Amino acid sequence: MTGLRLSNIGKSYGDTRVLSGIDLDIAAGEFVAVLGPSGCGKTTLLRLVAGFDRPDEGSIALGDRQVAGGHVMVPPEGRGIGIVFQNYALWPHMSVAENVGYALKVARLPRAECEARVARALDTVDLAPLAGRRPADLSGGQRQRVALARCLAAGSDLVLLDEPLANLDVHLRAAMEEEFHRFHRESGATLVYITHDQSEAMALADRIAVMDKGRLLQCASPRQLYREPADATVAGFIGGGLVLPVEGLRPMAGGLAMADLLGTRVRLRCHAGEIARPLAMASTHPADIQPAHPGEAGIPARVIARSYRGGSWSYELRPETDPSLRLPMVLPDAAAPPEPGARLDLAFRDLWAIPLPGTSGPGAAPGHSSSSTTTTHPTEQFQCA
Ligand SMILES: Nc1ncnc2c1ncn2[C@@H]1O[C@H](COP(=O)(O)OP(=O)(O)OP(=O)(O)O)[C@@H](O)[C@H]1O
Repeated sequence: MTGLRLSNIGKSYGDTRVLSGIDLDIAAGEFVAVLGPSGCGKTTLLRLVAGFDRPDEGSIALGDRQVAGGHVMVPPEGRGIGIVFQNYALWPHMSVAENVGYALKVARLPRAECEARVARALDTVDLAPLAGRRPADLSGGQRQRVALARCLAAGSDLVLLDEPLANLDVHLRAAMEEEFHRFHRESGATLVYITHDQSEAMALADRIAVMDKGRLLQCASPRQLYREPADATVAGFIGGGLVLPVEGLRPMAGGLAMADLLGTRVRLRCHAGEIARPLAMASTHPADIQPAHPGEAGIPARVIARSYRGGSWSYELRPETDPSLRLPMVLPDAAAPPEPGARLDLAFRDLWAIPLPGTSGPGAAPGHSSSSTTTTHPTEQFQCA
């Protein structure tokens, strides 16, 4: 199996800087999603890894073999990488089996070996009964599986997937997520999955590399991105996160800190190297905001609006100490939910002190930096399909 290492990758098109200082290590057999908004450089990164383009700076290694950087530039056909495109790129005049075996035939492998590899690949993606069909007679999901089988048959143990579900309808997308899990489990291949759909990345990947404006902001497990974002951009992007200013951050033992949030003393989680500072940013999520228990100190707020979401109520709240701010809250279904205009004391059940740039904990991209200090919802920047 082959891992992938990108070291300090930079790329410009003319005067446009598209990628800067990308460092990313993907272990053999890992499933990594590259996630970011349109235009952040995901496809450019994939093109550099595939060998369709060369980096201006840095190097790329597959396993222990350098394939790009300096004077080295191994062409795509010499990299042994499988690629699954959005549009499947299947030959319409060939059967499923012929499509899957085409590269093997061109490589002049003995016929018996070609047939055995094609049969094995079709078995893995559960398409053996459809081996004789033409692509036109397949569903979108089945075509996608033919494209996966083609990578398997070619023996690619690193497969790049470029928004492979973008052309499928919502129901099929959910079913295909399970197919990708199965493909990963059964092939053992290293998968790099490009997407701008956060829920897809969360559902599929071992780790997600979050990109923005040509930079890698953080590469970590879905849960770590959600619970311990490395900066305000990641915090606002993942899971509809909120980024709020806190004052007087003071780390204590056990990965915890104290600070003032909207005039109330609160407890936060923080990374091991956190330092005392007068101002900091904290991240939280709507599900972590709840009415305080009786007797518990809370942040006073008014209900501005509420809507029933089927099984839960969604609220918009205005803290009394900062009337310009709006806080979302989600509460379970209740017969007598708080009305607009009602006053509540709020408790934040989970808060994370966003680390200072360059000091974040494990999983942070080396050289990572951010100057974002937004206090509102930066989520709108990242519209999912
Ligand atoms: N050949 C090129 N010449 C000039 N600019 C380019 C070229 N290819 C890409 N770009 C620019 O580089 C930036 C990154 O593009 P890229 O296609 O890598 O982004 P992306 O994250 O894959 O976007 P999307 O999700 O919309 O496909 C964009 O601003 C794009 O306009």
